[in-house]
Amino acid sequence: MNLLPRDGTAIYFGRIFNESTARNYYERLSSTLPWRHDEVVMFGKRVVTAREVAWFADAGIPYRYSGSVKQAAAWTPELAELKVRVEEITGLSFNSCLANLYHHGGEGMSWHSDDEKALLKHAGIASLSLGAERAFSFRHKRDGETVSLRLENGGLLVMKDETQDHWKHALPKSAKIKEPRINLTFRTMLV
Ligand SMILES: O=C(O)CCC(=O)C(=O)O
Ligand SMILES: [Fe+2]
Repeated sequence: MNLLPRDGTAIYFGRIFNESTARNYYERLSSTLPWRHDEVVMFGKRVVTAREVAWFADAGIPYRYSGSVKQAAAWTPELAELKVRVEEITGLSFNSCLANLYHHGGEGMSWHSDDEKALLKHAGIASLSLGAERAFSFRHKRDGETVSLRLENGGLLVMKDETQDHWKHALPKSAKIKEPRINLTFRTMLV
């Protein structure tokens, strides 16, 4: 069922893992991925984000993002396993993944579209959540209409078609949330 009323497709598959499996993946990813603080350019200034990230891609794909080329790491066993599971469930295929680690609810992601030139236009992006349950919102670029949902521990969301053209999305901050969360966004980069 499409969560968006028009101009795109967002499907929430609900939880694809039970509590203990999701927790186990969270633990393994948090201790094995090469996490580091991201650097973004905002108003011409370099800003180091509180959230930590790690990039993965098939061999030979350079990941350009926020004006710089980032070195992608090779898939770890857990990530490769999760990629296959997500591909089976969604019927999509991916060649890269951005992993985000939010240490608590004080960290989030502001309004943006995943419309980088290096991404295959209108391909699906699959977002798997592990750890703390968080709110997630879409906002229409023209009229500001908002659609919100909860991303559960083990929850899988897919955004596809013209979603990135017409909608922004955000992970709002929430001071009440003390637990960490890992989000994996599987993507298709142009090769
Ligand atoms: O953490 C999330 O659920 C959102 C991540 C996101 O939008 C992104 O990495 O582009
Ligand atoms: Fe995004």
